[in-house]
Formats: sequence, structure tokens, C-alpha cells
Amino acid sequence: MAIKYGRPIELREVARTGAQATPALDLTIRPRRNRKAEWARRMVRENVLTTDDLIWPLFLIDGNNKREAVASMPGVDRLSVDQAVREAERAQKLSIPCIALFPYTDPSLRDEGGSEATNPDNLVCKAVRAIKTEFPDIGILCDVALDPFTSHGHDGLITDGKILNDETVAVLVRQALVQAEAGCDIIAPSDMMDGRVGAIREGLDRAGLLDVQIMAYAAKYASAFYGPFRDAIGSAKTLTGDKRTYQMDSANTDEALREVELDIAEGADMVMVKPGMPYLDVVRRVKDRFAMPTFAYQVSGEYAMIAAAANNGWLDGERAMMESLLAFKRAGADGVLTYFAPKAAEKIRAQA
Ligand SMILES: NCC(=O)CCC(=O)O
Ligand SMILES: [Mg+2]
Repeated sequence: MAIKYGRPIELREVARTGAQATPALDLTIRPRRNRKAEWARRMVRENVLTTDDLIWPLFLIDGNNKREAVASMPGVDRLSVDQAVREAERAQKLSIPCIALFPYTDPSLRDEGGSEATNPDNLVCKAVRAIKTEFPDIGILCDVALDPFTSHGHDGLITDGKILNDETVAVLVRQALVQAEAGCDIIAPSDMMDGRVGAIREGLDRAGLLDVQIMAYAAKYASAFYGPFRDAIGSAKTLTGDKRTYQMDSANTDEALREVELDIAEGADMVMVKPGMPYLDVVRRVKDRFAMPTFAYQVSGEYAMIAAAANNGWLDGERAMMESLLAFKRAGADGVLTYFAPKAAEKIRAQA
């Protein structure tokens, strides 16, 4: 007799006539037993998101007592330094271990060479010092790349339309040094130039900054999902062309492994895959191959999609947020940079 799903096919017509009349299936194994109640589901749960998994990116702007909404990221503001200090306090109260800082640089300070990046008194350095003075126990991560500082919106120096690798790396080392000297704990090169992790490590070590960690944006893809971030830091309108000669082609994953391997060899303490949700396969491959602390960046476009759908009533925003963050844990990530960090932390605490 043909058997499908443990039930004689001949009986299927009979089964449809009504629940009462349905004979019990002859199933020894019923996976639903382990899902029968919340306590039972908790017992077999394989992955858990905690506040320790969250890194919260903040946007900075000049001024005092200022908060400016980012239109394409509902619920996210650009913050003056004093307000960023308040958010650092909020992060600490929520047990978020680390925040990341991104500046909206005044257009008058942007130039071809991104010189403001190496100013020891730029917005990022000021914010690092102010936050560390009040809350020395919260981790601070600073991005290393020139895009918030260049008039053309690229992450590196350009000559004749070409991004110059080695010349850019020299500037990035100086940028990393001013940030580390201001008190930044984790330097996070996001520029995708070749050799920058090694050069930055050497620069930090020479300056005696041996404890400053490096989280390499090791596999960063040229992605459409960065759109709202460029709005937030003010490079959306100025960016000329695209970043495909330095950021990765979204078709590739072997290449991601080679990039990660290089950054580890050059001294990265932690590696990152970016964007997040569309690249969970890459997160899994990187974690399995290298067994390094591996992070994912749930980028602005991922945030915007969920936030916009929730605001339209098309999604349960909180559930979509938590599900999207848990997906990173399932893929093997040790943590997530996410604009949802404070909301997610509040939710995690409410559940505890
Ligand atoms: N270097 C940091 C980013 O590029 C963030 C991108 C995003 O959130 O879209
Ligand atoms: Mg690389």
C-alpha cells in the first residue's frame, strides 16, 4: 500500500469528511510535541538574543542640545555631542556593551582629501572624549573611512576618477590614530582598501596603543541597502558614481573568505560581514571557516524596510525586529550592529 506522511493514501478522502471521524495517524515521531507550550519551546530553543549581542550605531551632528530626524530612518536622529552622551548613558543602562559613532560632517568641512578625518578635534573625537569622560565603561567603536569627510562621498582619495589604495591607507592610519588617541576602544576600518588592517595595526602598536582592538569590515559588499545611511551622514547627494572598485560584488562568497583571511592575518581581532540579512550565508561561512568573533551589520536599508512597513501597519514591527536579529545568531554571528539596538534591548529586558 502506498504510504505518504505516515498515512495510507486510501484514507485521505475519509479524513476530509470531518475532524471527529479522523483516525489518529500512526506517527511515532511528532515534532510538534516540543512546541506545545511556551515553557516547552524555551527548553529546546537553540539560539538566544541577549543585550550583549548588540552594538548601537549613533549619528553625530554639530551643535548643542540638538536632535535632527533622519527622514529615511524613522526613529533615528542625528545627535549633538551632549545628546550622544545621553544615549551612551541609555545604552549603558540597557546593558548594550558598545556604541558606534558616525558623523554628519558640515559640508564646509568636506574636501577632496577628507582632511577633517584626521583632525583630532573633529566631531567623532569630541564625542568619544565626552562619552568616555562620563561613561568610561561603555565600549566605543569608530569607523575608519573617508566618506563622511570627502566632498565626493567616496571612502578614499581619488585621482582621475580612480580610488587610490595605498595613498588612502596612509590617511586611514592617521584617522585611526586620532580616534584611538581620543579614547576609542575599537577601530573599525570600513573602507575596503587592501592592506589597511595591517597598516592600522602597525600604526597603533607604534603609538603604544596596544589594547585598541580592530574590527574589520572584512566582507563589505557594494549594496543598495546603504541608501538611508548616506542620507544620515549627508553623502547621498554628493556621491559620484558607485563603490564597486573597492566594495565587494554581491555575487561572491569565496571572495569574502579570502578577504576575511587577509584581515585576520593582518591583525583583525574581530571580523564583520555587511550588509546583514541579505548576506547571512556569508556570515555562516565566515564563522565556520575561521571561528573568529564574527559580527554582522544590519544596515540602514534593512532597518528602513522594517521600520517603514511597521509604520504603515504592514508588519508587526517589534516581532519583525526580533526575528531579524535572531537570524544573525542562527547564522553564527557573535553580535549585530543595529539601529534597533535600544528598542531590542528594551524588549529583551521586558521579557527577562
Ligand atoms: N561604514 C558604515 C556604513 O556604511 C553603514 C551603512 C548603513 O548602515 O547603511
Ligand atoms: Mg580587504
